[in-house]
Amino acid sequence: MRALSCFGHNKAAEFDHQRRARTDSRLSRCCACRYWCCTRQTGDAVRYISTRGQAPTLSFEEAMLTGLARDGGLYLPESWPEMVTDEIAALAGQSYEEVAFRVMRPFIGDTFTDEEFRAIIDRAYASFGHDVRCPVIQTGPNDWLLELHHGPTLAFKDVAMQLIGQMFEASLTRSGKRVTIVGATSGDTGSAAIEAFRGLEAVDVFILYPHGRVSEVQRRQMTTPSESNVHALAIDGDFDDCQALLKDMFNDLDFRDRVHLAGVNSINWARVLAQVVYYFTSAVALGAPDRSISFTVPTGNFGDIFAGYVAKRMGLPIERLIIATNQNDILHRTLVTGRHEKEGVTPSISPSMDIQVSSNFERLLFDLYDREGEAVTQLMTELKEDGRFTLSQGALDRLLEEFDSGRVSEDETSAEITHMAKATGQILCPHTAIGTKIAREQSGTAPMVTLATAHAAKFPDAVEAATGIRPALPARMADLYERIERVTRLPADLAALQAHIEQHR
Ligand SMILES: Cc1ncc(COP(=O)(O)O)c(C=O)c1O
Ligand SMILES: N[C@@H](CCOP(=O)(O)O)C(=O)O
Repeated sequence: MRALSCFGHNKAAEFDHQRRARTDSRLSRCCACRYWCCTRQTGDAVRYISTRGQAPTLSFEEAMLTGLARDGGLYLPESWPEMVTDEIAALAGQSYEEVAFRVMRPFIGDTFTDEEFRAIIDRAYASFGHDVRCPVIQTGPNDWLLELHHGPTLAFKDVAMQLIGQMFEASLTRSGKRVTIVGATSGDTGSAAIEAFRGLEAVDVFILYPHGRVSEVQRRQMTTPSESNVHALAIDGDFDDCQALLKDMFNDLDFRDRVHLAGVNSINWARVLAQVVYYFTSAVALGAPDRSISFTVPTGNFGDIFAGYVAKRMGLPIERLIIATNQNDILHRTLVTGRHEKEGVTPSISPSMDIQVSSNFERLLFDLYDREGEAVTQLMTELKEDGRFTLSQGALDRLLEEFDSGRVSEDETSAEITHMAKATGQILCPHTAIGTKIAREQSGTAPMVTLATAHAAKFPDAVEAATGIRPALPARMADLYERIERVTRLPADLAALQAHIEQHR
């Protein structure tokens, strides 16, 4: 790793780095561009700052255990560690675990020794059902699928959640602390969190999911674990309601401190960090850093694609990052119009992406607005109060430099599952199919990798309707439909939810 470069590297003609340099002693001229930027040196521990600029700066361990910042913002590194070309080239041929260690090490500071961190990574991925953990499969002359569903709950969330489970356990065992994890899910985060934390002594885990709006497999994955520290809560509302309740709980500082609240949604920086790794493994497998790679990412809460943006900031040659949405298309509309405007959430056959308030978009806004917490606070207040905000022309230009986007309707999703089954023999989940359709429509010269975010067997009804094939669950889950379900139904009401959590933790 070399001295860190600025977050606006080569991009930020509108940025006022010189003004910042007068007030921040860590800023001086960047070694690689003409702007003023952070010049923290190799070996310094990365510190974490809030997107709203008013919360304390934290270490990696503190940020991981804290979840949402106390000013309502999201934590992210004060600057992006950079990997030089030789370091990226040296990842070729390494195991997933080794790449994970090298990519994530600069972010974790002294939270774990190298030995501890390696052991944590090894334990996290031992449960994966594929030797290379996240394999890349060719589906066309220039088209690839990055399979992220070989973890225990068959969705990409396992990649980060298995690691976080191990990191929480190591940290809590060391400190002797106990935490209450509360998570909001549109289906996959919840099952992955429950799988990662079930039976852990130092943790109670409460998962809020929208009643009637997740697939039956997703629901059963959350409601059938019998461990007493697992609490599945069916909320009368949509995913946005669940996520808003979660953020309200974090913003109630008395409650938060009383129950030792922790979060494992992509609110938690560690979640995003763990997802950066597979951009490196897949890009290097396809020839990076000697050539650039493009990625299409089925997107809901903007965590997975933000991880791609981080990989790019770290130096991975990514040509294009394409946001793929279903009919709940707030992100696609934002790129087209410059207006970020909520509409109601419409249930779809890709339920995990039925989201209109994309939490991690706030992390991107922070960079788009020159890391000014005040500007982000203003936009997020507008979103909460008026349901919309409009990007400045400069922010929109930068957004369009970094991302492309597309939207896929319900009928098109179904037709794409059918098409991919016939053309390639791949039976895709609806979320992945949204990605492959947009990838095909927007492909350019660079190899195009679509993130395969879940296994088709999690969404058997949609897949059977499109292909006539009902994808089977793996043998270890074959009795899922016979297991006893345990769930509490609650209104989307903060007081009722807090009372329930206080009583059952
Ligand atoms: C299967 C699947 N695909 C895609 C997504 C979108 O990922 P993100 O929320 O990180 O944008 C999710 C969850 O959000 C998911 O569960
Ligand atoms: N699609 C997600 C929604 C929550 O996203 P997260 O990345 O913030 O945990 C889900 O499946 O729950």
